[in-house]
Amino acid sequence: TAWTMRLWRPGSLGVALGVFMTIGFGLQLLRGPFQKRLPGLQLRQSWVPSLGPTVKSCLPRQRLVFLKTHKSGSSSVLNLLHRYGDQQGLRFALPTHYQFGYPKLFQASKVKGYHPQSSDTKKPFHILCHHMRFNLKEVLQVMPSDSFFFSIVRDPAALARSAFSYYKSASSAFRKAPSLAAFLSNPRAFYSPGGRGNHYARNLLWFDFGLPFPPETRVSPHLPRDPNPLQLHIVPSSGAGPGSLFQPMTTVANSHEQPASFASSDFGPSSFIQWGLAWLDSVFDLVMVAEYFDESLVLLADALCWSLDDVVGFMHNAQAGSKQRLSAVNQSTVKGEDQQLTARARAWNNLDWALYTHFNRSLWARIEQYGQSRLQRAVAELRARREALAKRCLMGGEALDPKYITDGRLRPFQFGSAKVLGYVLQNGLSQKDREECERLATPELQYKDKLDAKQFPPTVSLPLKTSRLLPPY
Ligand SMILES: Nc1ncnc2c1ncn2[C@@H]1O[C@H](COP(=O)(O)OS(=O)(=O)O)[C@@H](OP(=O)(O)O)[C@H]1O
Repeated sequence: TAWTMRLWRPGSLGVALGVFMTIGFGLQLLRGPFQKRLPGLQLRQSWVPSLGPTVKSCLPRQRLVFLKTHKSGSSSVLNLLHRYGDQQGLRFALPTHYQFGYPKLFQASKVKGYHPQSSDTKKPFHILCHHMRFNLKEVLQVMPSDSFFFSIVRDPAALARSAFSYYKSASSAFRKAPSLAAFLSNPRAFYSPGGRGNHYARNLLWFDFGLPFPPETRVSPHLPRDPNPLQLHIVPSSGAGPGSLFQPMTTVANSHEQPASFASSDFGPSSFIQWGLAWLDSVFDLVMVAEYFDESLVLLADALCWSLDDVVGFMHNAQAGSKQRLSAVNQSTVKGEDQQLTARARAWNNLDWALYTHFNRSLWARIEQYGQSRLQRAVAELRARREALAKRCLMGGEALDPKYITDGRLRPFQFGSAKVLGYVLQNGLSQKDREECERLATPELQYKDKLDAKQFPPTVSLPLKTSRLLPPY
């Protein structure tokens, strides 16, 4: 079963290693990041859905590793982690600036206040969640091995649209291309592996998960003659009739078991990809899917033994105009051009497509286990709470153009070719509401600074003269 795949058995390790090494990655494997998660134990805690809302038989998990992948909805997850940790007084493993030496692999030494600790119980941090390129061996220097590991993925086509706009100037490949359509129609004309910032331009999820890349083989960036085998059917969460929300992913050509266009023809043994995915399965407890964000949040709350309120939040880091693009991608009547771009983006980002379909499938398997109608009820409840919060907290009830955001604490960092939306708080809030609403609306960089200041309060040494003037209490 899928659950037995989660066991990291020495036998399967041997087979996987054999395949891996024959295609030239033995050295990378031995170099470090591909350790198993629980040295000695070998068995990752299997996930068992809780019994129901009335039975509280678990303790909230508070040791968390969130791999914050790029352009995948991860800032919205970060906000809820920031809020939870802030309110519970948990310690974050923070970067000195805003990322852990990205795009280099994560190093424990980049964590502020890190001191080598041999025992798990002495590790001083609860939450590690800022941008990094995942590197398990080093993560385990900072976080206990029984931490809850999770991440989020997004359809590579939506991710490519988002990344192209955001990293237009940061990636040399994107910078040269006049449009995403032009880029994807002939990526080789713009892209060179290893070019400046080009990890943003191809298989960004695979890169962020810290997986090695196969040797450069010929990968057709062109659309397969029939784009349908690459067409992922994501059932939109509304308007498609009762029950449709819960249909697991399938493909038009019913080829979901083997997306043959990337695996076997381009890389030789599909075991390379399968090995990477099996390894991720053995490390990550949950991988959320941006297209099913609310369903993922419900599963997250359940897995962490958190309340629904702990995972309710607003969408962060949306670029202006992306909503329209997103709904177009999900409609079955998308224009031919969009459909072609979607298929090309998925073909170009072939490793991410494999990653995405894999974790989309796992998510639906978990939803099945959790119970579809139970999940549907929880998702409806979550959305109702979010709406109520938006009404109470937000001017206009939704994300706004940054030109309206004059409060520097709430204005999101502006980067890329589109505006990054943010929030303005309602006037006249009570102090308690204001504090809660501010936490929900605070962008990731400002929240990180706030947590940093809390964890590392500036040491004030008052000059003697001034202190004499202070009152005696
Ligand atoms: N809840 C939810 N569901 C679906 N999609 C969401 C969600 N929250 C954020 N987003 C979209 O994710 C994009 C931003 O991703 P990140 O926050 O990971 O970006 S970043 O790497 O931290 O800059 C950004 O995509 P684009 O707007 O297409 O650029 C957001 O709109």
